[in-house]
Amino acid sequence: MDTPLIQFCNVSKTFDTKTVLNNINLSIYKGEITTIIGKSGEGKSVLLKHVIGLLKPDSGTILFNGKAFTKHSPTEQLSLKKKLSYMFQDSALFDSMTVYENIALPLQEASNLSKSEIQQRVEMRMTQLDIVGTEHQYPGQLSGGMRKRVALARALVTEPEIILFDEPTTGLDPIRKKAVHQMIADYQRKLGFTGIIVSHEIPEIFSISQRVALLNKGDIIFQGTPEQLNNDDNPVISTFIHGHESSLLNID
Ligand SMILES: Nc1ncnc2c1ncn2[C@@H]1O[C@H](COP(=O)(O)OP(=O)(O)OP(=O)(O)O)[C@@H](O)[C@H]1O
Repeated sequence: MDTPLIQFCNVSKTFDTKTVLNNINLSIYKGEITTIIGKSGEGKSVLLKHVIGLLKPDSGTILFNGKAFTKHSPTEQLSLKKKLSYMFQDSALFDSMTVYENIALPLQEASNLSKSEIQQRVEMRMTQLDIVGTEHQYPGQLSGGMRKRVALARALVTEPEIILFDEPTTGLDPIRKKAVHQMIADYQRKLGFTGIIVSHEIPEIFSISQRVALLNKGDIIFQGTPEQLNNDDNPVISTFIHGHESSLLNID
């Protein structure tokens, strides 16, 4: 197999006395969507934050194209940073900026596009995410689901090569959930970006994931395709997967 685009090698992270990541190894391959699943509070967001450098491991290394980030030349580091985009769980929009300004910001900061080209790109994303009409509103005036879609539009607007999504559909209604999954899958087919998605949407998220990793008690206890996950006979895995399915059935 190719060298992973991103690779966690024996990464550990402890907060006070709580070990969240315990010597984990995880490979993310170029052009694939890898979904991280696991119970609440297991450390999925902590794992994503290590990819973007918001958190540093206590021990272990995270490799990009086979090399630790700091071992890349300054030009390579800058280029890697430019390729990466992320959408936080709480959306992290700027409250003092309008929806339009929030979505346009990454393009204004990182591209040489003209004002009208930026407008065109922003409008396209707003249409795809069904938020046209909110341009002049502020995040505080929107529902949680709408804020989520604004954050998604902002994460996609630069057409990045690596995108991290922390629970992109939590809080959305079922129709919009499906639409967001569909949009991520369509966009990935079109541009072939590498995605890491943290999600509780089991089993729906599997239809747009090439690989799945299950984080359990500080360890990645499974990584492989959704089919391999379904066929795995580890009782911890099947209890987790089927527990999710039955809780979905209860909700419906
Ligand atoms: N900066 C931090 N300082 C101290 N503890 C932290 C910090 N960030 C995360 N934690 C702790 O690490 C653990 C894992 O948190 P994390 O948000 O990664 O879980 P998660 O798997 O993403 O959960 P959920 O599915 O509910 O979003 C939690 O106990 C959390 O309180």
